[in-house]
Amino acid sequence: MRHRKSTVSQLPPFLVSAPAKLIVFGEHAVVHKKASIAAALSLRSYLLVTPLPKHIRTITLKFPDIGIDQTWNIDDLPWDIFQRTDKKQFYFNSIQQLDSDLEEALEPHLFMFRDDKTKKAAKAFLYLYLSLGDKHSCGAVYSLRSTIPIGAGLGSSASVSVCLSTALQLQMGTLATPFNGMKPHETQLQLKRINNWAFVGEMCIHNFPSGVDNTVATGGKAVYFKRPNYQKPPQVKFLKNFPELPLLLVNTRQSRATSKLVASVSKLIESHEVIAGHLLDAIDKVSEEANEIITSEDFSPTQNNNPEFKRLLELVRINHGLLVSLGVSHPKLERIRELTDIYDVGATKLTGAGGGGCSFTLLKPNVKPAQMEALEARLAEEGFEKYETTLGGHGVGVMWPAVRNFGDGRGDVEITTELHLSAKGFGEVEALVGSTGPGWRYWSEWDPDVLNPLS
Ligand SMILES: Nc1ncnc2c1ncn2[C@@H]1O[C@H](COP(=O)(O)OP(=O)(O)O)[C@@H](O)[C@H]1O
Ligand SMILES: C[C@@](O)(CCOP(=O)(O)O)CC(=O)O
Repeated sequence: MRHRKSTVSQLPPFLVSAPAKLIVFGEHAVVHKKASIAAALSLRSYLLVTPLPKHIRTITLKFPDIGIDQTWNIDDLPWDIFQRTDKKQFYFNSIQQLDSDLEEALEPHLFMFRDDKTKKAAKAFLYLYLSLGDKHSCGAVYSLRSTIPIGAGLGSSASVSVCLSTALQLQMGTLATPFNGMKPHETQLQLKRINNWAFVGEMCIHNFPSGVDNTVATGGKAVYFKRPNYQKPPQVKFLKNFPELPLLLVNTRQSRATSKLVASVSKLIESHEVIAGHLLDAIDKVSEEANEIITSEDFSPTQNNNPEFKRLLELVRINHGLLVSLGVSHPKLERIRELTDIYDVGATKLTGAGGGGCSFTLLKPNVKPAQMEALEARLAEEGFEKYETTLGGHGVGVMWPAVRNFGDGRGDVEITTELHLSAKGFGEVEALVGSTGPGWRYWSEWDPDVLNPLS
């Protein structure tokens, strides 16, 4: 009897999305067990998963932002070692370090990638695909569009890692899409599993991440985050009443890689142990005090002459100075800081790994529109890019199936790989799949009252 090939996809195409983040206080120090505060941004990545008919045994990664268009035969992947009983990891495991044997087994499947950017993104995908799936996993096309600048300190890698972790766990059936009436405990457990595997993706891209970026990209809104012991889960407080801080976010357009800057700080700590230790302790104190201010009941970021807000401005300035001492600023970041001082709009610090990337300015309440306009014109003139974004939004979300009604008479439109890839620029990506439109469901925020999802 002839075997009839199935042409039916197991799952419908679906989309997942996760936000960028802004580290308000504590970058770098957080890698070295100190406190940090970070919030989700409204810039996001969108990963479309298009499952293939059962007889097509390939997976394809289309990451046009960094030029990846790569297909692998599922049956050629190193399943044997990933499935070996002494190596096998499960979706419910929380992994604190990559397995070097598994990393080595992936090498022959990554030879086509000539630079770190593409190789690490593809490695994160394969490491998660082989860990979470099995050799009978179905074929699919994974296409990614993002409105987050890459390598600019806004956590693009964490956002991608959260998308990969979520998409693969949904595909493997170990996560349910959020629904009305999902028990809070179940929601938190699912967020925890998404976050655990996103951390694995981050380790593939960053080498030594603290975990703050993926934690914010998973649960959204804002967190206080500290990891005093890498063998244990981090301390995370979810800042439910995080205020809408008035800020200016500016990109130097100077690209850099987080992994290199994190390594440079570790080197400085090795050669100036005591002094660098004091710098990190000082950053810890800054984050702790900022946390107290931000979470205090009478804090107001818009009230003129609010003494607590004045103190917060000073903490931003101090934190930047300490990061300069750690050697992670850049002349372009210093130029933005200088201009924001000249125009007297507030306090500026670098955000993320530094070495380029973005700065943010906490704006004083009494800044006049004309003052801002003059500054913004000057920044644009000097080649800097300003982002319109808001703080404290949603974490990871899903659109299942990837079908949208645009209200333009076309009825339900399926988001195909071709459509997803054809969107030009951030504006078209947002218009096509943006999280402000209909169809998205979120696992909601971390909820410390239900359980500490990271414990
Ligand atoms: N849109 C994207 N498509 C594919 N890979 C991405 C994308 N955004 C980020 N990445 C991955 O994350 C890396 C950037 O991470 P990193 O240097 O930590 O900067 P960031 O501060 O933006 O997180 C890229 O080199 C790439 O491997
Ligand atoms: C420098 C660091 O504190 C933040 C890095 O942020 P980003 O990758 O530059 O977005 C590293 C980390 O926390 O893993």
